Amino acid sequence: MSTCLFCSTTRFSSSLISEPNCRWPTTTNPNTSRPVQFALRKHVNRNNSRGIARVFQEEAVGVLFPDESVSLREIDAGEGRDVDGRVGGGVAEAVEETEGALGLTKDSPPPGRYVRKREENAEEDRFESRFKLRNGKEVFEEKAYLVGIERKGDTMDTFGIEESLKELAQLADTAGLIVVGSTYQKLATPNPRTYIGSGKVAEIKSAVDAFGVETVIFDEELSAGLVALARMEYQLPRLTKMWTHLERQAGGRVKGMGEKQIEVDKRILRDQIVVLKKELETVRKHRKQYRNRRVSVPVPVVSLVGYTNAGKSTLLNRLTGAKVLAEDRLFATLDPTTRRVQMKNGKVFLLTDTVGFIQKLPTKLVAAFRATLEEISESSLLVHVVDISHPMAEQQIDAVDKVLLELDVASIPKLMVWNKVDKASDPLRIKFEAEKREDTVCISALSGDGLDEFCNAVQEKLKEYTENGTLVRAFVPLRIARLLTPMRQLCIP
Ligand SMILES: Nc1nc2c(ncn2[C@@H]2O[C@H](COP(=O)(O)OP(=O)(O)OP(=O)(O)O)[C@@H](O)[C@H]2O)c(=O)[nH]1
Ligand SMILES: [Mg+2]
Repeated sequence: MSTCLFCSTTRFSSSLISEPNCRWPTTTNPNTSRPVQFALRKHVNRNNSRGIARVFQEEAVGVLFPDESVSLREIDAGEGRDVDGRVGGGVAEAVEETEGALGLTKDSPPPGRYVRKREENAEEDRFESRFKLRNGKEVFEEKAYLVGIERKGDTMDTFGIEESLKELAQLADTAGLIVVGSTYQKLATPNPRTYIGSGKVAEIKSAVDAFGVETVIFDEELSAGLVALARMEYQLPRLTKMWTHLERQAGGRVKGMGEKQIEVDKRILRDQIVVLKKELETVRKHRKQYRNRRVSVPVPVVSLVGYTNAGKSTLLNRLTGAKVLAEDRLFATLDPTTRRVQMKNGKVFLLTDTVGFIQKLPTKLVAAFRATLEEISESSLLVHVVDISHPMAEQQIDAVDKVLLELDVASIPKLMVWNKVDKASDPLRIKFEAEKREDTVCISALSGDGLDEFCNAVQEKLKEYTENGTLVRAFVPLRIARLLTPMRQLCIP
């Protein structure tokens, strides 16, 4: 039996079907034998709403996914018409020739099936390969385009625009995005409607079209109104298009179905936000209960703070044998973790690893980090971990100090730790520099170099804390003398 592939859809005109992306022949020859009609399959991952949006976009340019498992039914040649009445039996000839060339017999399975199956599998593989693991979570890899903005005369921003964009690219990578390009603009005054100038908007639009960009990221905290406006302007026509087929399937009788679906989509988004907020609140409550329990056993708490990727988790792991995820990626840590550290002299303290800071930390994100921030504000000592090998180390220190200032934790003693000294171009000079400074220790969390000095410095600083606030005089009766050992462990003499 020869096979004819006939695209039948109520959604596309034949001009769409013959787009180069349509992967089957479209020449017509009505003299060939019976056509087979197949239904179109939406190639979607049901767990991924983005996937759905992507598919509908693709359909709009005529990328169709045949699926014989959905419907592969033989129909009469006369049936082979699309909605416009065109005969769609013509591709049989091309397929027949292929069969002849392959020497297939009447009973052989039609090669079209194999081709389609292979294409389907390849497409599925391509789609699946876009899911990447980030921080133990699977994220859908999207194409992103970055836009940097430098406000003329802005002296507050110590990071250069290119450095800032480089960091943004790392952040995008953490979020699972592939950066396909970037641009920047120096602005005297922002455009109230589009923020950047109209020429830049046009440039970004061309890049979006050329690279098939799915997400544009601004290296700025855009006002909520501006973002909402841009998103709605972008999504609304697409959302409407996405759902108009329902109206057509209903014979145009159900008016406004598209609009109803937009409402549904919005509600789903709102529900997702509510769920996320609840999860964050649970983390906060859990940490609070944990802190309350801790207060009843007053072990000093030392919090590791610092710029993202400075090596905080590596230090915690090194000192406590914990297995907190530490990797060369921004925001590897998202929840605070506390472990007990026993020093060589038997003294103990609790060490908390926190979420890293970053320049331009958006205020909304700060709210999401509340668990970390509350943890910091209730610490006995803050250890500021710095990646001293980083070319922007000084700017990163400033950025962290700025956040700490906002947190109003000036009264908590601080210890500065210059980490990754092994990676620095001149480690000896760095160590020499650190020695000259007060409250600064040089370490390599990776190799363990300087960790004894670090623990001694922590102990010294904790004395400061004890002297400042919680000096306790206690008379211990002989009958509970067994408590002296744990008390000595907890107290700084
Ligand atoms: N060479 C060298 N690399 C280090 C050192 N300490 C940490 N690193 C590396 O730096 C990268 C980041 O380390 P993390 O411990 O995840 O950094 P972090 O401060 O916890 O980062 P966030 O959780 O993202 O804030 C990892 O690849 C570590 O292996 C060090 O002393 N020397
Ligand atoms: Mg970390």
